[in-house]
Amino acid sequence: MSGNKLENLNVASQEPLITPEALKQEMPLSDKAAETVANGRQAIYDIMDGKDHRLFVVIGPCSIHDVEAARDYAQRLKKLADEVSDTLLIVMRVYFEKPRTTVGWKGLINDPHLNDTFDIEQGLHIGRRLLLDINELGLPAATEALDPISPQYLQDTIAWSAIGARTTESQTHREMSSGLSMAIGFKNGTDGSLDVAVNAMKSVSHPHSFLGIDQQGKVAIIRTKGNNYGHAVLRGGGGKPNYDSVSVALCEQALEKSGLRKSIMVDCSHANSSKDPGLQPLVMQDVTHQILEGNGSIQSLMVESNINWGNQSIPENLADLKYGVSVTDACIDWPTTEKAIRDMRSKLKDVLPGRKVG
Ligand SMILES: O=C[C@H](O)[C@H](O)COP(=O)(O)O
Ligand SMILES: C=C(OP(=O)(O)O)C(=O)O
Repeated sequence: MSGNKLENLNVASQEPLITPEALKQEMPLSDKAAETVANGRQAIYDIMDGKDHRLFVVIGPCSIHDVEAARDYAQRLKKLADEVSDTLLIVMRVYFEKPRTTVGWKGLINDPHLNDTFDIEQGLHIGRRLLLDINELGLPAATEALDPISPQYLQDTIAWSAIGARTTESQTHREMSSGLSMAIGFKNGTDGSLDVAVNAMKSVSHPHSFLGIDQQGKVAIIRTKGNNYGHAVLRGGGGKPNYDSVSVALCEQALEKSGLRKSIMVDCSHANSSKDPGLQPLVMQDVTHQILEGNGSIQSLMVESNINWGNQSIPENLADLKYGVSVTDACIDWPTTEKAIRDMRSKLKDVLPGRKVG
């Protein structure tokens, strides 16, 4: 039996894609955008190293499906970011890759037309254009690194990355993170287990060698140096939240026991709010209170916010999509976002400069 009868039996087709180098030549980073990325990354490093007293807040839509609405959101967020910048470093959630529990729309890169045509080439172009525009505004961007190849196309535009609850335990994602050029947050598992995030942080601080692609799209051995800016993200799980002071203290103990950086992000959404957006501001208030009471390990937050409240299913007729409403997890709306961020800033602005972290 010849070899070609034994492989690719479940593969329908394969199409070559633009190389990372060619995409970047078509859409280079401007000086202004590059400065936003570099400054955003450095500010996050400084916060994690205790050299910058602020908290960083990764905030924005659960996923981007409409780039015009995302630009509208980014402009609003930039104004708010400037207003609160003495206390909070605002980084926009620009999530293009969605990990699904089973199946569902997997994000703008995978299916930019939201109609199962999976025009990934177009998705990469649309995604990179939006990231360039957001950075041009002077607003740093955050994303989830889900696909192990896409960072070669987009990584130069990103100031902070997440590894999601469904992939924190994956060796592929740990290897990739060890070579990424920014701080990386590792979510606890969907069952609430913290061990997977702690083990991920241990793993990524080491060098790894693995299969990947280079800028010319050739298969390559990627040899990394290790990433010392991994941190834990508490997102709740197993039906329970874990943003409360006892869960945070248990996380601190686990990090300390493993000799890891005591830097925690609280994800106010997902299982910390039972996916009820109305609970996110309450989590923000609770975290603020913990910091006022002397917590020194919570250095960042994640919030799922959009122009309008809630979420919607992707309709058959895309003209029926409601403007500025998430097509994945439900989000808080813009007025609620402004209020929650301003409240947090006003409560913390005189406290953070004298805060002891670590
Ligand atoms: O953040 C988004 C979702 O929680 C994640 O992608 C899982 O979504 P699903 O359970 O609807 O597939
Ligand atoms: C998918 C996400 O979160 P989690 O991995 O915590 O479910 C997300 O932040 O979009």
